[in-house]
Amino acid sequence: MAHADDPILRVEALAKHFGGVAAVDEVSAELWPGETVALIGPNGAGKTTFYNMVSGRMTPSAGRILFKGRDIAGMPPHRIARLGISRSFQITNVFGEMSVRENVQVALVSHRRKSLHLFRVLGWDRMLREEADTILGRLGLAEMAEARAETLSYGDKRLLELAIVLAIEPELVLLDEPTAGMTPEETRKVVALLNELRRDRPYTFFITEHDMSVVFGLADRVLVMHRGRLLSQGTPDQVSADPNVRAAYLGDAETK
Ligand SMILES: Nc1ncnc2c1ncn2[C@@H]1O[C@H](COP(=O)(O)OP(=O)(O)OP(=O)(O)O)[C@@H](O)[C@H]1O
Repeated sequence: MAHADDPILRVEALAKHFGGVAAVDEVSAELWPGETVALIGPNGAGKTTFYNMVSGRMTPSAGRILFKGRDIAGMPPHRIARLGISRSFQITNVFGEMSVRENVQVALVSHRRKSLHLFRVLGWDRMLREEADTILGRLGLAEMAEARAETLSYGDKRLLELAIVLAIEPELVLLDEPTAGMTPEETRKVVALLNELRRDRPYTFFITEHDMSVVFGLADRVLVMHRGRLLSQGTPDQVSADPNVRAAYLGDAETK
């Protein structure tokens, strides 16, 4: 596929060693603006390690991670977040005591320092409230705006986490197993919502996911890792038809 833009993320020969184990072994890959890419692979393939390096939780042993051309390898998570990469779902950043709306407002205030001047001119409260309610409305949480966050169901709490991520307006959104622990109904809702969000705005999503229905429902492209290496990449149909991918998953299942 030809791309007019530069990649939003380019990983070059990325590696992470734990003692003698190469958890990630010279992986090179690219993410293009506006696409949703799923990172999959059997247990122990290196997905979490790969992801942790992109979000700054782990420092690579070697290689580069270029976000919009700038090497972010080894930067602390808060700096990476400030540059425009936001990670959701594994780190819970919901304040239980506060209302659903307040949680989104806090995210708006803390991550939109640039527009605070505008908020001040037009009236803080009203602007923040309206923005927060718009985001909550997009995620189907409008009716729960006044509820204390801790009273939400598990699925709704995760939607609130997504609302917080959207308030931050990241250019690249990392979603750790966005549907883990959800009922099939909640899973369908999240997949539909994420697809709706992408129709409104060209978000770039980089997701890890074990649920193949979610991968097929969301991903434009799939990266398959196995034993620290990039085994295959392509559309969901292409990778699921790849004999190497089938063998990797089968081999993994047989050794259990
Ligand atoms: N902190 C660590 N210290 C030592 N070894 C580690 C550490 N983190 C991961 N590993 C090893 O690196 C390899 C890749 O692990 P990783 O958690 O990245 O895989 P994964 O694809 O996310 O697996 P899963 O799907 O089971 O979560 C595994 O062999 C694991 O045991």
